[in-house]
Amino acid sequence: MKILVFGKTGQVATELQRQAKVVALGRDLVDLTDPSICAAVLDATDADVIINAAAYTAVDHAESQEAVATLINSTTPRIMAETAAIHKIPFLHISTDYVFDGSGDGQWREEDPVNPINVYGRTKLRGEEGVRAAGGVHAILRTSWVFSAHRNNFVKTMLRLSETESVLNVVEDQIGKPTPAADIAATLLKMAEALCDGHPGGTYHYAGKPWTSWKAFACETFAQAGRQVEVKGIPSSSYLSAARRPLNSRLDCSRIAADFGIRAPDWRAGLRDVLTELGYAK
Ligand SMILES: NC(=O)C1=CN([C@@H]2O[C@H](COP(=O)(O)OP(=O)(O)OC[C@H]3O[C@@H](n4cnc5c(N)ncnc54)[C@H](OP(=O)(O)O)[C@@H]3O)[C@@H](O)[C@H]2O)C=CC1
Ligand SMILES: Cc1cn([C@H]2C[C@H](O)[C@@H](COP(=O)(O)OP(=O)(O)O[C@H]3O[C@@H](C)C(=O)[C@@H](O)[C@H]3O)O2)c(=O)[nH]c1=O
Ligand SMILES: [Mg+2]
Repeated sequence: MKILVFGKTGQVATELQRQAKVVALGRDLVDLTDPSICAAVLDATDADVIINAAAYTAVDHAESQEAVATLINSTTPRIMAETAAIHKIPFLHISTDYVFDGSGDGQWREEDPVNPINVYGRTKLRGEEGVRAAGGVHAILRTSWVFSAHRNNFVKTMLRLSETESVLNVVEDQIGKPTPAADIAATLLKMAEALCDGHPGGTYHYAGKPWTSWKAFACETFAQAGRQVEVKGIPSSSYLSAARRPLNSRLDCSRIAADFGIRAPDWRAGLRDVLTELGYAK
């Protein structure tokens, strides 16, 4: 199975390259703000399956950069999916818990009503819609709170802040499911194989267990890393940021278990691996 990946340096793209022989296209070769380049690449490829692991992921910056976030997260994935459909190549795309508004106290199922509350979430939702409308064989994997030893993520931010601060204020009223990038990559590779073997695809939720809050995620990070930091829980209203974030973004992951036999990973085990890789092993 020849796999072509858009994205090279990102968290998920890095893990895909570690786990499989893939051709990964970085920004130097393919700038996602130019959808026509992506179409040209797909016109020329001999790949059996395409995975789009690149996106505009800076949630706060997106609020003031809607045009570029729209190109990268909405327009380009649609063009990729349309071109893949023309060539009958299965297309896998990654989306986010931030397509939901975070209301209520249930876990979000794939068919639940979407209602993003920030620009990033809106651009990712448009991307999903474009991929579905393209009409080809595709899978959309919605995940959440991704972390790894690479790039920017909450775990690395907490560790960095703990170098200089002894007390950290972290929001306690937003709950969700941290997900190791390595597990997302493994899941995408399984799904890619299934799609190549005739699975019809669709939209699936995949995130770690158990659900937690950002505050408790920070506490577990420091406990595992052996760092002495006081973490104070604060309400979202006390944390000033450009973008609003959903309060309850827990994804229900039963569909992917039923259809693919893929179980939610325990993110605390993934965290141990990431901390080991970062040199924090206890
Ligand atoms: N991070 C998270 O918490 C979550 C992420 N997701 C989704 O998962 C997917 C993977 O995310 P993740 O691995 O965390 O992403 P990262 O933020 O780690 O990496 C983003 C990737 O996109 C690339 N990229 C951004 N802009 C461009 C551009 N104009 N041209 C070419 N490449 C570009 C980056 O390249 P470069 O290094 O050159 O900037 C980088 O490789 C995305 O679809 C994201 O929306 C879903 C839920 C949670
Ligand atoms: C740094 C910091 C953050 N926070 C809060 C802000 C926010 O509510 C939460 C997490 O911060 P982040 O900046 O990592 O959050 P954010 O970038 O919004 O993370 C999201 O990224 C996108 C790409 C997704 O798709 C989502 O699933 C989710 O992972 O922690 C604190 O309360 N204290 C702090 O010191
Ligand atoms: Mg972020």
